[in-house]
Amino acid sequence: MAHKVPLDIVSGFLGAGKTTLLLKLLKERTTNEKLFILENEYGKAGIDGTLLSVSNAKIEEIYSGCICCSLKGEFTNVLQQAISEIKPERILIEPTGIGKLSEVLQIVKQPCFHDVISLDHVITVVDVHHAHSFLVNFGEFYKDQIAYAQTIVCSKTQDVSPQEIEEVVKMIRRYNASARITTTPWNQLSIQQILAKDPLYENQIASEPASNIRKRFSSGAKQPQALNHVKRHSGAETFQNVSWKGSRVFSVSILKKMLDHISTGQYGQIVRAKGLVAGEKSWFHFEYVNGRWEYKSAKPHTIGQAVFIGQNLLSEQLLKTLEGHNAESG
Ligand SMILES: Nc1nc2c(ncn2[C@@H]2O[C@H](COP(=O)(O)OP(=O)(O)OP(=O)(O)O)[C@@H](O)[C@H]2O)c(=O)[nH]1
Repeated sequence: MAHKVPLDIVSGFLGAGKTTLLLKLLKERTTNEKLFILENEYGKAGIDGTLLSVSNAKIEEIYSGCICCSLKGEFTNVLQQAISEIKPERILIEPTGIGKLSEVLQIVKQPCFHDVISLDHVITVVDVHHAHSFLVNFGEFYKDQIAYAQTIVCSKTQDVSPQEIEEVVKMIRRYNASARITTTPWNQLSIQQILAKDPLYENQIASEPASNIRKRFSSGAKQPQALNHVKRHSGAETFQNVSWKGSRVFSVSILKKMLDHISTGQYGQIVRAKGLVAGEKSWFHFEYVNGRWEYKSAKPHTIGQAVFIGQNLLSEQLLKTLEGHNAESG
């Protein structure tokens, strides 16, 4: 029988640290396996693919929707095509932050992939800064991503107290009793340590047939009470996105002002934003997650792009600011 291609899924809510984990994986990998990376962006801008492109892997991006719902067919086609044409030795999938891990698992467990793919790592990254707020506000997606993971990697644990981390671990355990959980800051661990499989944690997601994954939802037999209330609508019904492309040059103060205004809700409830924009001296890469933001210089790109995801977005106002057409945007 032909060799099956191992496939890893790196899931996690908006801004959890999926791309950062993938970058660590690419930087520290010790094999020369030919990789195929499938990036799924909910907005129209392929920012993560641009960031990952430093590596020598083939990267494909599917944007403007979620591979677990509206883009299910496209996801299946891209995967099939990559397997037959690129012949990768490993596949890495980063679903959007608002994707349901259970749905992604269902797709890769379709009969057409039985003889060609073997599920290797099913990872969910959990950002300890926002775990409780995301659980309360976006529980439907959040609990699903936790419940179906084999390995849960907590991110951003550097500046959080051990008590707070313990609370997050307790919360994770309510929805997933058997995943291996890592809470050590990533810079103290190698990617091999983060992804090591531990026989102590017997989460069977990889070998479980797709039909069981649906059953888990409908019967609720193996899952905690809260998961029985999962509704079947997609992230696209809950979240909106605004994407921007342009050549505007941002000064540091304008960029900071915009990020501050996002934090105070001036453009609606933005949960996640990221962008690569031209600056006066160098380009900027900015990241915003639920009130916390940072920016750093980036290498020049042909065009600036940014994406904003959230609820009740004031798109027109936001786009005007990005273009510099608002009095307050300089
Ligand atoms: N301090 C710290 N920051 C982190 C860590 N992991 C990720 N970040 C930061 O969190 C922000 C979001 O990280 P990403 O890796 O882009 O998150 P993502 O899950 O890919 O986000 P989406 O694009 O929404 O899917 C970036 O500013 C990262 O630098 C971590 O372990 N520690």
